[in-house]
Amino acid sequence: MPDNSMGLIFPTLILFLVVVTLFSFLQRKNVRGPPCIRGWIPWLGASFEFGKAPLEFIEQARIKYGPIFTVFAMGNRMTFVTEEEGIDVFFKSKKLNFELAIQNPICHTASIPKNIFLTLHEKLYIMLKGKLGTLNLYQFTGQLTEELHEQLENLGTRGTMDLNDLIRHVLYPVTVNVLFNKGLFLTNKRKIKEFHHHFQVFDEGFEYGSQVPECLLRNWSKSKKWLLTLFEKNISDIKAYKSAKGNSLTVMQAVLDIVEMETSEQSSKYGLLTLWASLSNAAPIAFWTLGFILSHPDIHKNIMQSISSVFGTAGKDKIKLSEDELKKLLLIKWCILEAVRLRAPGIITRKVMKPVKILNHTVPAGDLLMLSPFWQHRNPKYFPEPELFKPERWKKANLEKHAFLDCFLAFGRGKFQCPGRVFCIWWGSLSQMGNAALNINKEYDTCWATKGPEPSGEVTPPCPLPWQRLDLRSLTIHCFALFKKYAMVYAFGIFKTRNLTSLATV
Ligand code: HEM
Repeated sequence: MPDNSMGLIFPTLILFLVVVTLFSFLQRKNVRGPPCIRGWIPWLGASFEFGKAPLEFIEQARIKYGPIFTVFAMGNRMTFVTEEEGIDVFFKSKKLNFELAIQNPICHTASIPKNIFLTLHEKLYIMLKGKLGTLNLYQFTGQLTEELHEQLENLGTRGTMDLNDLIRHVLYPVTVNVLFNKGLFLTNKRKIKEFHHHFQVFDEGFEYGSQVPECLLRNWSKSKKWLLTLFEKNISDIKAYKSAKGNSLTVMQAVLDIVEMETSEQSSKYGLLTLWASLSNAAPIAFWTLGFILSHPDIHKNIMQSISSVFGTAGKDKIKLSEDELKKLLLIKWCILEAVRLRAPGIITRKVMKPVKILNHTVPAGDLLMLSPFWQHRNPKYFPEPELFKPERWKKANLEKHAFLDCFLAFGRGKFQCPGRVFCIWWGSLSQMGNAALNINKEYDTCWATKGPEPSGEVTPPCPLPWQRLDLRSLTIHCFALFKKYAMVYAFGIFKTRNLTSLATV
């Protein structure tokens, strides 16, 4: 008997080992991670190649490695998903986390401690979503219109000589006066110039600031401190401000209410973050909307016609437009959305908390999962002739119900979708004012433009504009005068203050 049992042990052991090996082999096959681009330098990995032109890098990697691949750079694993299945997982999986993905960049750029950020984030998000949502935005309309008018008056008739500057000079103060409080934006010319300078440096260096230690970014750090000091000096005024609407808090007052329940030391930092979130995307989009419309004379003409059809016979005083009239201006909204599609954020991200299966690969916990709205918007299956500016493709979207087109991801999706998206589309209407103004210049095919802001992700797309500077000064002045006249009307499509029949024929 003992001999027999000894005889069985060996084959059982061998069988056991074979099964274990087979099982682990199959398991390993199952947990096969995506192909990884590591570069050859330890820790730095593919940083240099990736950092040079991230969006071009992503596209080349997709062609070479397939729909899902990992890039190892600066000690981080970033796994990119480029197909439908990945998109679904990206926005829906409970194994992914938005807050943990952005906590480091936020903590670096605004110096907010991680624990505070995590405690406050969801509360702040819910508040912002409500404050900037469709229902509330109608309350802003009057104020936005007045602010806009005032800023245009302040600029005088000389304009800014530069389209990008013009948009900044109008958008920045209007945003600050509406979301924070009236009068917070500086009035002294020198200070305004300083504000523009520091915000621009802060915004342009944001991506570096989110990763590189601040001590290595001298100018960026200086601008950040300047902006933080501006907020520090004004926090008590922001809190004391009473809006014309009586009880309603401004967006910034509501932010402070939540932040100061936890701590009063972080107020100015949250001020800076709110400012950055509201301006950093909206201004370039306003610019590009105008740019695209200008380079498509037929679209430009249609817009002008639809505007005349709505405002053509109206009188001089403020007139509330009917729903039906507003619908006739749908083309403007389509143009804004089409510009957002073509100039969408380069990358959005989530942290992988538990291994997650996408296509035939398992993405390990700890990876950053990345998705590129910029490239998704160039998928011909969803957007035929994707590189073309075709506002009419938005006809299919149910915009009344605030539904975008399939695969339109510029504002993210799901739980933490951009809370400023409706606000942004309204802001985009601003660019339409400039467009209307330019209508007056019959020779605009040889008209002005300056180099526009590039989309995030450092790819330089083919520029849609005829970048010529012919008689820049007189054109800008001319455009500006009209821009001013149209401001009230185009801004939010609700009131009008002038007789547009006469404007249309200027
Ligand atoms: C064209 C203009 C804009 C674009 C393309 C844009 C895009 C985005 C994207 C992609 C996100 C991240 C969503 C995600 O990862 O799923 C985001 C977040 C955010 N956006 Fe926007 N945005 C725009 C305008 C605005 C405006 C005007 C505001 C404020 C008035 C704003 C406020 C925010 C805030 C506060 C967040 C962070 C949300 C959170 O922490 O959960 N955005 N935006």
